Amino acid sequence: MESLRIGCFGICKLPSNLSESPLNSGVVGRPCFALWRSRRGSASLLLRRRSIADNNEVEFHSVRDKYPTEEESSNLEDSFRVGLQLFPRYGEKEVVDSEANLNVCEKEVVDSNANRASAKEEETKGIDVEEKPTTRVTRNIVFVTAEVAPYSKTGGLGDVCGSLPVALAARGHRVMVVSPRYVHGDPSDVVFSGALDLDCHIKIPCFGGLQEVAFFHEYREGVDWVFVDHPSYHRPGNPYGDSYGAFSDNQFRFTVLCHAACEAPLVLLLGGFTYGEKCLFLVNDWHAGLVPVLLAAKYRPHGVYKDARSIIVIHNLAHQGVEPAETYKNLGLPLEWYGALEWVFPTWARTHALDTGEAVNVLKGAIVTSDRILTVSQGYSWEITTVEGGNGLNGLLSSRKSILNGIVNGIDVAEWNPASDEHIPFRYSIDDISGKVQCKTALQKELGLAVRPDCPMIGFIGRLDFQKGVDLILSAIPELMQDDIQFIMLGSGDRQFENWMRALESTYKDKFRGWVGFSVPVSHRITAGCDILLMPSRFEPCGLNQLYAMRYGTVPVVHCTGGLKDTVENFHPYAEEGSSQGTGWTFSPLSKDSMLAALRLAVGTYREHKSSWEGLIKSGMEKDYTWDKAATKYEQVIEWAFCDSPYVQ
Ligand SMILES: Nc1ncnc2c1ncn2[C@@H]1O[C@H](COP(=O)(O)OP(=O)(O)O[C@H]2O[C@H](CO)[C@@H](O)[C@H](O)[C@H]2O)[C@@H](O)[C@H]1O
Ligand SMILES: OC[C@H]1O[C@H](O[C@H]2[C@H](O)[C@@H](O)[C@@H](O[C@H]3[C@H](O)[C@@H](O)[C@@H](O)O[C@@H]3CO)O[C@@H]2CO)[C@H](O)[C@@H](O)[C@@H]1O
Repeated sequence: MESLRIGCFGICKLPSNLSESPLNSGVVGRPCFALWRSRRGSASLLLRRRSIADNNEVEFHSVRDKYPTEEESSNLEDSFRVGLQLFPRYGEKEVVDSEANLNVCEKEVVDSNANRASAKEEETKGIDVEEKPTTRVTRNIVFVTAEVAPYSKTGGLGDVCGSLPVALAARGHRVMVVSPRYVHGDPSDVVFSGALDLDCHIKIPCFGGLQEVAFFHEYREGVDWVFVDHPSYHRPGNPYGDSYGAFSDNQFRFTVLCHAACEAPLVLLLGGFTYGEKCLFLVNDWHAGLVPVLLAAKYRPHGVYKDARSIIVIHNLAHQGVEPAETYKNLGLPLEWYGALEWVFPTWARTHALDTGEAVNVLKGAIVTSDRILTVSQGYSWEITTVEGGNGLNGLLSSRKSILNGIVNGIDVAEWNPASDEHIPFRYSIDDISGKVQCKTALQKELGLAVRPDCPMIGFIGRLDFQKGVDLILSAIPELMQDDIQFIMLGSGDRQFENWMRALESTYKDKFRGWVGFSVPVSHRITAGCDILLMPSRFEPCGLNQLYAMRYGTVPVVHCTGGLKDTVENFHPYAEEGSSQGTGWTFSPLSKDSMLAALRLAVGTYREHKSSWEGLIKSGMEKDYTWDKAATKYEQVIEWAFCDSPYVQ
C-alpha cells in the first residue's frame, strides 16, 4: 500500500489492489486538493499517486471506476478513502445528501463542496450552512445549441438551454450560449431585437469553401447570448424544417454552427474580454456534436484548447445527425478523423443489395470524443446503454458508462408559477388553490365544452411524434369517450396525428378538443385548467410537462419510463402517515389497456377520494423543481471533466 501526504490534510493510504483505469487516468488541476475523509463520510474519488509537484499540487491517476466491493470496503482503513475537494481548509461538515441520481461517492462531493465553501463565512453569521450553498470554482462555460428559448424553441431543448445557463451564471460562472440567429422575415423576428451585431466576421472552412458568419450578442440575466448569423438561418419554418419536412441542408447549417461556436471563445470580446481557451463546452444533441470532435481534431494538434473540456448532453438519442459517408469531406475535419464519425448500418437496415450501409453519425462522434456524457435523467442514462433504448449507440455508451451521468432538468419556476402566471385567468398557490377550478371552468368556456367544475378534465401537450405515444391516445379515445370526462389535446407535428385530432374533435364534439398548433399561452391554460395530464411517451429522456403539471396541481399519469419514472412518484392510497403518498400514476407496460386502467384509477380517485386527491395535488406542488438544484449537479460534472486530462489529447 502506498501512502501520501497531501497538503494540510494528512496521510492518505491507498489500496494497492486497485488498478488504474486508462479511461479515467488524469491529472488533478491546480485548484484541487485531496482531502482525507473519515469512514463515516464516504469517498468521492479513489486516487493513486503519480507525482507530487509541491506541497499543494499533487498529480494523481484516478481509479474512479474501481470502487472496492462492500467487503473490501469494510476492511479498508479510514484513510483509504480520498475525496477530491476543490476548497481546502474550511471546517468539515457532515454531508446531508438528497441527490438520488449520482452514485454515492460522487454525490457527496456536490454537497460537501457547497457546504464547505460557505462554511467559513456562514459560521460567523450563525446561519445553517446547508441552506446557503455557494460556488467557489467558477468556470467559463460555453453552451452550444440549435434552439434556445425565448429566441427559438420547438420543444424541451429550447427550454433547457434558455434556463440552465441563467442558473449557472447566477452561481458565479461566466456563461455564453451560442445558437443560430434564425430570422424569418416576419414580426416574430422581434425576439432578436436586443441582440446587436458584434461586427466580428469570420470565415469557416467547410463544405468546399469558406463560409462567412457574423456574431450577434445580447447580455441578459447574466448570460452572453451569442447568435451566429448566416444566410442559411434566414428562412421561414422552425430550426429544423418547415411544413415540407426537415431542411435538406441541416448538416451544413449545424456544421457551421459548431465551427463558429469553437471560434467564439477565441475571437469575441464580450465585456472587454474573450472567454479564452480554458473553457467548458456544454454541447447539446447532435446539432452541436461536432464541437468535441473539432477540439480534438482541428484545435489541439495546434496547441489550442488543450485546457478546454467538453460535455455532450443528450436530450434525445432518437436524433443523431446521420448522413451519407461521402458528406464527411464537407465537415472541415482532417481525413484521418473519419473513424470518429464512421457509422455502418447493420445489414437489415440497408435499403438495397449494393448499399454498404456506410454513413457518418455526428452524435457518435461526440460520444467518442467528449470528456463526459450527460443525459437529462438518471433513468434515461441507463436506458440508452440498453439495446432497447440505445438507438444503436448502446454499445458505445456502455463502454463509456464510467463518465455517463443523468441529471433531471429543472423548470423555469418564474415562467411556470400558478401564483403569477400571466397566461392564466385566475392565479392560485398551494395555500389557496381555489383559483384552479376557476381556471378549469374558464378553459371549458374557451374551448366550447360544457362548463362543469366537477367533470374530470384530462390534458395532453406535446410534439405530435411517435416518441410521445400520441397513437396510443388516439386509439384509446373511443373507449375513453364512454366515460364522463373531457379531453383536450394541444400539439403539432406529424400531419397524420394532426388530422386524427381534428377528426376526433368533430366526432366527439361534447367531450374532445384537438388544438392543432404551437401556443405557449394555451399550454399554460391547459396545464392550469386540467385535473390530469397524460404522457404515454414511448421513451422520455426527461420530460418537462409533467414537472409543469405537478407545479400547477395537475396530476400526471405517465408511462413508467426514463425521466417520467424518475420524477413522478406512483400514488399509494394506503401510504403510512409521514411517507410519501405519491404525486401521480406511472403505468407499465405501454399498452392501451394499462394506460386506460391508470387513467380510470386517477378519475376514480378524483371523484371518490377527495382528500387523497388534495394530497396528490399538494405533494406535486411542494416539489423543488428549480434549475438551481440541477445547476449544482452540472457544476459537479463540470469539475469531474476538469479532473481528468482531455479524453482525446
Ligand atoms: N404545441 C405546443 N404548444 C406549446 N408548447 C408546446 C407544444 N408542444 C410542446 N410544447 C412545449 O415544448 C416543451 C416540450 O418539452 P419536453 O421535455 O416534453 O419534450 P421534447 O421531446 O421536446 O424535448 C427533449 O428534450 C427535453 C429537454 O431535455 C427533454 O425533457 C425531453 O424528454 C426530450 O424529449 C414543453 O415546454 C412543452 O410545453
Ligand atoms: O425539441 C424537440 C426535439 O428537437 C430536436 O429534434 C430535432 C432534430 O434534431 C432535427 O434533426 C429534426 O429531426 C428530423 C430528423 O433529423 C429527420 O431525420 C426526420 O426524422 O425528421 C425529424 C423531424 O423534423 O427535427 C427535430 C425536431 O422535430 C432535438 O434534437 C430533440 O432533442 C428534441 O426532442
